[in-house]
Amino acid sequence: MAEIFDKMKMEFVDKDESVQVIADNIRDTGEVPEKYVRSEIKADPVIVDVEGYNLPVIDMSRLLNPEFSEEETAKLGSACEHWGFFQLVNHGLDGGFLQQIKADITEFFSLPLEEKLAVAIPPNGIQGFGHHFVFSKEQKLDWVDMLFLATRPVEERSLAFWPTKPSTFRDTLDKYSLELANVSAQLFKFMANNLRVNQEALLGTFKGLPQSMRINYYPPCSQANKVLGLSPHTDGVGMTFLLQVNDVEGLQIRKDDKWFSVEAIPEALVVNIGDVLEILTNGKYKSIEHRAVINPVKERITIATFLSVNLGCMIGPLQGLLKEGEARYKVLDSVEFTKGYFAAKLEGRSIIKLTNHGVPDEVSENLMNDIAEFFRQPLEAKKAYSQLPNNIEGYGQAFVVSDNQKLDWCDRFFLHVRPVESRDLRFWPTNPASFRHSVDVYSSEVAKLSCRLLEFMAKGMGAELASLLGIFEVAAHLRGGSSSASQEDGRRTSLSSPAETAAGPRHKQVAGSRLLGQELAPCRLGDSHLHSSTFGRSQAGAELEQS
Ligand SMILES: O=C(O)CCC(=O)C(=O)O
Ligand SMILES: [Fe+2]
Repeated sequence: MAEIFDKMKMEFVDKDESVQVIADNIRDTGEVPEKYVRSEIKADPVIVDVEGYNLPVIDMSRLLNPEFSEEETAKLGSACEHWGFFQLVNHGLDGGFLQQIKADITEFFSLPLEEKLAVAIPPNGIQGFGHHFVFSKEQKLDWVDMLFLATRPVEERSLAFWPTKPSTFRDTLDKYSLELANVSAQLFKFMANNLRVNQEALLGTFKGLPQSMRINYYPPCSQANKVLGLSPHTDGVGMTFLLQVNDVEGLQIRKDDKWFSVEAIPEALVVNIGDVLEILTNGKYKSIEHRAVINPVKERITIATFLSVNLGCMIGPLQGLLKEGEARYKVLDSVEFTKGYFAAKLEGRSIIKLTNHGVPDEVSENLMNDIAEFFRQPLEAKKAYSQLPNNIEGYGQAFVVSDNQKLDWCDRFFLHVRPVESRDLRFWPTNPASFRHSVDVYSSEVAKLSCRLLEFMAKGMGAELASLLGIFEVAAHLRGGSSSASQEDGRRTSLSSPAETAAGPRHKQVAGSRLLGQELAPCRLGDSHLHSSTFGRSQAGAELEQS
């Protein structure tokens, strides 16, 4: 494991800055430095203790007991498929020993900063104590101090980064590392049984059980709702074991587009599937996005133990699992894979924030104003555009298919906007008077933008532009062709190249102007695509014609 890090030269900025020290300094004022303030967290809904949202609990003693093993293995498989996370209990780690490791780690973080800096991350290094994953002064930072160590194979440890204070630290960590290697080897066997693949095939990728640990210290913050302990990310490894050192909760996982808080069960290990296992299982097991939030008054400490791939191994879907469908992931060399993961640092998954995208502010603002005005009208006026039976378009509660269903706290308005021929004007409000025009203009701007983005994506993936456009039938959409395929239909296709999203990541800020600065021919659009616009030629249409 250490070897792989040596191959990755990485320079972190401000790596000696300690969040713990900042937290102490701002205790009275509560003024969080701007680079730690995260505006995005407010917008994210969180589920806490809602019925039906219980992280599965897997009992290792039942897995090992022939009488219950089959049943518990099925439960394990289901947890890996549907949650990507589970709580592991009766894992065999002795309660007294867990107390010891928790005490040692807590003691290390309570040392004065100078003493912790004895094991600081060196220039160009990745192991040690400090601020990890900081690549630029402009970057938003996580509210956490970390100690990162390669722990297995044993002969590759860099002991220089292993604290000697408290004096028991090294021995305790060594023992913990061995215990978890054993637990992971056992779990792999049960996973292989569940997947019906050869155990050797699965274990081969993790030969020698390469392992590293990230010990996270999250200081309390009175402005806890403004900071994030750990940005949304997936783990670029096989599997992760999280031990919550104190009973302060903070781990959240993304489920059904909401953040779900994970309970801190004393002595349980929270296990999650990493990107590598998702790829090996061809997507059957899920690597789920997660993040850590901060407690306003209490510190939180966790040890994440990562089980990584064996160096020199290729990462791709296991042959035994390809019978049912095609490979959904590319095969990658493990060094390239890990490099890609670290280089992309801890960022959210699959979401790209596009700035400088070229959609004029005025166009978005007009649309938002018109929509707000529409919703402000009395119910009777809005009902003139209500959904009709068996029709998804119009105003109303969307996606209600049964009387017993839990409902979203939201009224919706759904319209087919492209191809232009698919528009059903019965559902297009005439009040406010500019509504239809605003939707039309915005829709053509977004169509133009999607077309350009697909070009860049095709280039990035080395895919044929025509085949990519074909999947989304972009040409038809933009020309106003007769296809009824909607963009939603094409959303999940194998061309999304999950291997790349898994290895790399996630939630990047991309400036549209940067993309456009590359040498790519502008999107070729049909001549007459907006001539047939229901509302006559829009301004955007005129612009498109010139391109
Ligand atoms: O500390 C936590 O709750 C999460 C840690 C984690 O996700 C990680 O270290 O990768
Ligand atoms: Fe993680």
